[in-house]
Amino acid sequence: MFMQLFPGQLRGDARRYVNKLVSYVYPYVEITFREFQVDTWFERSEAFEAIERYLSANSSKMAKRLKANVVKDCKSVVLSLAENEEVTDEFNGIRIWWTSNKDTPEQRALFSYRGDEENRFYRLTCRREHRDIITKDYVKHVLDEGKAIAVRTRQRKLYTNNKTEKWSRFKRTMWSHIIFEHPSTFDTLAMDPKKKKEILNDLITFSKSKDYYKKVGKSWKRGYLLYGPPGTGKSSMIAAMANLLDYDIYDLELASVKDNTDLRKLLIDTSTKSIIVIEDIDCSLNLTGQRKEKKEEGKEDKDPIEKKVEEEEDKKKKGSEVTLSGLLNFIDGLWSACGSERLIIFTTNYVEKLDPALIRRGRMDKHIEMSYCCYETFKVLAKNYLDLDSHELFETICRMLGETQMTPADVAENLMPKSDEETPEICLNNLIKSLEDAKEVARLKALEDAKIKVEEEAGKKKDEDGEKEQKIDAKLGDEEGKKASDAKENGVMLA
Ligand SMILES: Nc1ncnc2c1ncn2[C@@H]1O[C@H](COP(=O)(O)OP(=O)(O)OP(=O)(O)O)[C@@H](O)[C@H]1O
Ligand SMILES: [Mg+2]
Repeated sequence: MFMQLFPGQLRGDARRYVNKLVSYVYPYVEITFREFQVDTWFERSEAFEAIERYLSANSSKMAKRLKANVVKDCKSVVLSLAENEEVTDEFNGIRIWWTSNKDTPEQRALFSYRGDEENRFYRLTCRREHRDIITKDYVKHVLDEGKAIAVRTRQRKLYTNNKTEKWSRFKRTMWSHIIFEHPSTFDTLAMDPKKKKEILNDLITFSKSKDYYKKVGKSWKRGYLLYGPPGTGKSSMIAAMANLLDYDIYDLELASVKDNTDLRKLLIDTSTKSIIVIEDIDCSLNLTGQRKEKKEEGKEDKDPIEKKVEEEEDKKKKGSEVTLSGLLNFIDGLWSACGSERLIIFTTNYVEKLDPALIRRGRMDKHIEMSYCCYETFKVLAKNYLDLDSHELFETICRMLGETQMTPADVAENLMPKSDEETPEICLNNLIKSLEDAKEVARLKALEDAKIKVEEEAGKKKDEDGEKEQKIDAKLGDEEGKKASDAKENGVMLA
């Protein structure tokens, strides 16, 4: 009716006067808390989240229409108000009304930069005379309570980024998540106890150093580089770190990120108290590509097969245009300072392949080598898998581990009983047998390598000798030629 009565620009004026008139007689005050605010349109409003939790916990019993938000193992349901639902609350004898709603398309265009994306809000209504107490005390009470509930009911999540093309225009679906339930802890992680203690201390100190980071002017984040052969516990360590500090994990698949801008958006959309992981960073992208190209300029005589393989690889990686500089900025550029209490972890099997800029201190502050199983590592695995602190076979195993390289993953597999009949002793013997086999394989390989080397060297020597002989022949030929021509000249002279 309003629209029909006041067409065009008159509508704005009319609305203003009607609002004024209503405010004289309307005895209530309304406060709106939007999910996304105009000035922080990337970030979900913390107040909105806190209110959502507060209302779910306190007032959802009264509401008739609810939304089920999270269902964990089909056991527990977290409820929140459905759209247009109203509930009441009481504070120091004052009655407060809460409604839940979302912007209409018309309002969205006016109030949000987020275009078509839905912007929900909670609206608080109270009587005008209670305005002060509500804005000062009640709102604070709701926000504090909401945050406390979040801490109590927090379920850690494991996120992965969606392919950029699949980001919906209507919903924020940059990251998908599941509940994080990895059982790895620092107790079950097998590694040198001294090294483990050092990492533990580093992590705990980091998590308590909010003020220190502020004092030294650094954003509150820390980079870890985990490197070592496959199966040495890099992923297990990340899970143990998340379990220790109670952080979420964002497992970032770089190949699915279109370009540097999207990488930045993903970063902004991560929460605090989180670990951002890029696994196998050396395979994720051709991050050293730009520098290599420079070095190889003018090198035209490349093997054609090698060239083709490289082209194929490049084609595969073309899905993403993220560059090394984009990634460096992601780690410690200006944008990386938004949000805090974050660990950034890279894992790789080939640390030497990485660009030095990527892993310099300040970006990757701590470099942790995960290596083959040593005796200390074995002892932790024996305790975990067989509940053994000592055994007469330990000595043999200790000696053999010194002679052979075996990953903790392989040792663990050998220690695991495969049936009820397998006693700890049988498992230890299995391990000794595997170690013997591995030693024999390594010996044969070393022999083979040595043989190849000798053959190569012999071939090289043969080539060199051949070249030498050719040179001598050529020299002799030259000298004889010269002698002949000298003799000829002499003959001519004598004649
Ligand atoms: N140090 C370790 N402590 C305890 N368990 C380990 C350790 N290393 C490996 N394992 C066992 O081996 C399995 C593989 O380990 P994990 O996935 O952590 O290796 P990784 O280093 O991440 O390997 P990749 O480089 O292939 O990703 C795990 O399930 C774990 O049970
Ligand atoms: Mg791994």
